[in-house]
Amino acid sequence: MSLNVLKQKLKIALIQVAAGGPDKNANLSRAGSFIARAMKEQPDTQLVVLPECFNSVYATDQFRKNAEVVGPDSQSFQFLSRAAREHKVTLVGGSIPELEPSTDRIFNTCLIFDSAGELIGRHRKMHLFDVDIPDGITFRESDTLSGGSSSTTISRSFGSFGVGICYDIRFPELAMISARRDAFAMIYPSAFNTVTGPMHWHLLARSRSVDNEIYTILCSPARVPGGGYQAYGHSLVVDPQGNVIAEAGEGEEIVYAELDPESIAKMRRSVPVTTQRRFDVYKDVSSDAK
Ligand SMILES: NC(=O)CCC(=O)C(=O)O
Repeated sequence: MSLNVLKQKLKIALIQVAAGGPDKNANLSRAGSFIARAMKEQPDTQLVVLPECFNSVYATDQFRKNAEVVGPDSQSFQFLSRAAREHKVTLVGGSIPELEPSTDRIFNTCLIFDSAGELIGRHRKMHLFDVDIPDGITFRESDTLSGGSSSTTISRSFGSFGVGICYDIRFPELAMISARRDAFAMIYPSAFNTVTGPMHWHLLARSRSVDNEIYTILCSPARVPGGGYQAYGHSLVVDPQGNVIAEAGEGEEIVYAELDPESIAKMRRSVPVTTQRRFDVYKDVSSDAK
């Protein structure tokens, strides 16, 4: 695995916005104003990340109602493409409910745009959030969603990054696959909650970083007290050593960070697990990985 997976220092912004209400126009407009604010406060930002389900309510009985057929005619596609183009940034567009008309299935989908507003990637959440925690939370995305079936690694001039959505972070294989494709980071638009957030949010992010000696980036919606699903907040960036280098609170906030190639190189020089793997003993975890 290369030491030079990130080609330059990279400034990023995570948009922790309260944009999961029932009015899609209002959600898009609020997200747009936060992106504009981020670009004003940190004009040399090159990568912006939005949260999971940022354009509509995160609830199993709402996904179909809000689903869009992804393409240049869809409202959220147009919004994301325009924002990326206008601000000349790579935009990891959170996630939106997507309708696949040929199968009538709904996916939880992240669209990624380049700085010219062109769609350069689409990740469909692979692992659906189906949990039943006594006295905690019961949620079954699979009641209305289907899972995607491929991992996503996006290649840019500054380097490559992997994309997963929220619950995908619990499955380390996805991060490994992208890391073995020389990704410098895993980016997860997410919406943990007030039960599993305190349990595992930081632990999972730090684990994915340390496993692979990469950056891990989680972007959550802001918490809206009294609303339905209570998002955890705490959007954060973890460095390749496993340190949290930037973190939001629970409310609306923009998290800024600068990623440094030397941080990856230093970690890999010091603790070279990326070159010490024993594939002669354990076969690679996935034929999808390098
Ligand atoms: N939206 C989600 O996938 C939530 C995942 C979550 O909270 C978890 O604990 O995992």
